[in-house]
Amino acid sequence: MTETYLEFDNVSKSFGPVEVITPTSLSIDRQQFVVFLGPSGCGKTTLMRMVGGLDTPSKGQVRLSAETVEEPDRRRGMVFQSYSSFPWLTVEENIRFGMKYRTDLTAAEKTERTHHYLGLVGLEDFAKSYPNRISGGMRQRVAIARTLAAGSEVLMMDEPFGALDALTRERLQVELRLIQAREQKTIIFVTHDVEEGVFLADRIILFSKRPARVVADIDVTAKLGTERTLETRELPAFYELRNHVLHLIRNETGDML
Ligand SMILES: Nc1ncnc2c1ncn2[C@@H]1O[C@H](COP(=O)(O)OP(=O)(O)OP(=O)(O)O)[C@@H](O)[C@H]1O
Repeated sequence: MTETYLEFDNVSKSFGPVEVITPTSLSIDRQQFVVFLGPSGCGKTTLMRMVGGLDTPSKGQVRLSAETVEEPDRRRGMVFQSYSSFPWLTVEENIRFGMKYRTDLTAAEKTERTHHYLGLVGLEDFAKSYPNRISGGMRQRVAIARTLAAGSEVLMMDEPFGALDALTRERLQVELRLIQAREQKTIIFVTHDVEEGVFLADRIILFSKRPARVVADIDVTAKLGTERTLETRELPAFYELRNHVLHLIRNETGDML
């Protein structure tokens, strides 16, 4: 039996009188790439923030490895759409900053990890550059590397590629799948982009409009396998899945994304 790694147990959320999430239960396996899709304002980010310990459920519990999530912790890291690098630090220093509070690592280990993650995201040649001197795609690579360097087991990504041009976005999607496989991370990724969701996901959770409830839980890996390349988008199975999800959105979510 596979262990339930990340669990939403009857989680609901209201902000004052506004119900944002109806009681929701979900189990997410370790190293699964899960995409949250749903209409704007339905509560996807709120659910993700609960995993980060940045929001608390009104009722129910979020558990990671059977422990209730109560506050932020370096095992759960967020990557946002807006570029969150520190402009006064170089690329290398930004990545190292992710380990600032890690007392379990020596300075030499931090240096080694910084180089490892610089290499992983392909930024060795830009180690000494400042964020305003590199492209948007590179800045998102820095954010990913910093979150990984911090030691996050779960990455929560809130439309991280939303501001990038189409080609950069496609390349980063391929890289993110490779990084996930190599680093064996669990990822929760919020997007409005159906093709991006299908391309990246092992599993898509589709939510209704607010108050959010799960309207579909789609096993993407069963149709596309785990390896995703630039050619994946040309597969008939990719089109079928994309159309299936678009159809569900039109008919089930009661809204446009
Ligand atoms: N701290 C808060 N106080 C009050 N209302 C909030 C708060 N945070 C979120 N909301 C409301 O909860 C609802 C869900 O927000 P959330 O950001 O989770 O949606 P979302 O599905 O991620 O939306 P989008 O896709 O547009 O980013 C929205 O109507 C939002 O205004």
